[in-house]
Amino acid sequence: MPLSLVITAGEPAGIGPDVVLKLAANWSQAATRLAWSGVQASDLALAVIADPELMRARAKSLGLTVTIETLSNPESIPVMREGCLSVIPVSLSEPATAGKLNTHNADYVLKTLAVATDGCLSGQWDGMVTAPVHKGVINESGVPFTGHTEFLQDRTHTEQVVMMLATEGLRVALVTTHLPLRAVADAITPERIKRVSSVLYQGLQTDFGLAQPRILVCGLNPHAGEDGHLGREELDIIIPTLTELAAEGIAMIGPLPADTLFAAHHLKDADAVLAMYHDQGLPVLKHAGFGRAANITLGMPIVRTSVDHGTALDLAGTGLADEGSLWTALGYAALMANARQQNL
Ligand SMILES: NC(=O)C1=CN([C@@H]2O[C@H](COP(=O)(O)OP(=O)(O)OC[C@H]3O[C@@H](n4cnc5c(N)ncnc54)[C@H](O)[C@@H]3O)[C@@H](O)[C@H]2O)C=CC1
Ligand SMILES: NCC(=O)COP(=O)(O)O
Repeated sequence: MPLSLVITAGEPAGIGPDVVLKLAANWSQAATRLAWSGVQASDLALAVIADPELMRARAKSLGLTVTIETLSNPESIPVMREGCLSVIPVSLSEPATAGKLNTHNADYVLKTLAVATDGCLSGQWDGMVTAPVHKGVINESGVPFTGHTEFLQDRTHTEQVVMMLATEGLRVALVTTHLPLRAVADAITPERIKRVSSVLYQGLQTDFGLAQPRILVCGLNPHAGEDGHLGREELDIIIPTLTELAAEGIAMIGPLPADTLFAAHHLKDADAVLAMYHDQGLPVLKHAGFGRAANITLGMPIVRTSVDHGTALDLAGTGLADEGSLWTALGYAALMANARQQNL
């Protein structure tokens, strides 16, 4: 049985439709691009959840020859073929213009996510890959939205999910995700560190086959607090929590000063880094692998991966958007879905 994966095309004014179309147009590269995942390209059934007319119009403006086939039965997604894209249809509220956000299409974006999530939860599909959404325009439409990660946590009724980005040689997971910096310190609680660490540890075991993952933990403050002289979170919260976790069999290394933790000699034997907040960990990851990285949500009953980039409104419809990260996200989704099937 092929693995069946769905891609949500994301914000219709952004580069999501573009990178999905480029992936379909360049599917002849799939064997090479996906070899590292251990899944054969010929074993992948793939469909995009999007408005078929949007995909046709964007293919035309990009000059790509991709046949858009609307699926009448989304239960059975065909194996992917070059130049052909199966679409599970969701209608836009209003026609989309590349580069121009429209609050009226926010409900369309959310519907594509809901269809993908529910289809994976019901076992119809083996995993979902998300193209970027624009958080601002969804909020402006009147729907509070901080990101896919939080949306998926709610929709799958999961107590704790973990955002982890991965590229070749580096995985970075986050204790806090889309929070204003001012709120971060208050969110670094023993309970949150414990929940996130357990999900990360188990996710690396079950989805990535690492029996005893070696995880490096960043401090929150400069120099990991400098013995309490530059902040007390390390002494009062992080160290006691890591000690408790170690007693429960989740041994992690840290807290280490984040500025030197990412030096090569620390990273060479590490399976993952746990950063305390978004802009502590992700700039390093994106510096190392932007365009070849993926965003993975750990801890859910379903497989979900995503691209490492945003909506890049400046590039939508121009043909300049690179689809490299979508290949990586697809590879990770295939790898994880395959691992879960093997573990059944
Ligand atoms: N997975 C998701 O849904 C994500 C969504 N976003 C959202 O995207 C919106 C825009 O975010 P920004 O911070 O501007 O980040 P961005 O990733 O959209 O753009 C940053 C820079 O990278 C370039 N870029 C991005 N993707 C590219 C690609 N595939 N090929 C070539 N160049 C590329 C852009 O042109 C821009 O110069 C925000 O609303 C943000 O929340 C951001 C990251 C991930
Ligand atoms: N920086 C990661 C990002 O913004 C994507 O988050 P999410 O939408 O996958 O939760």
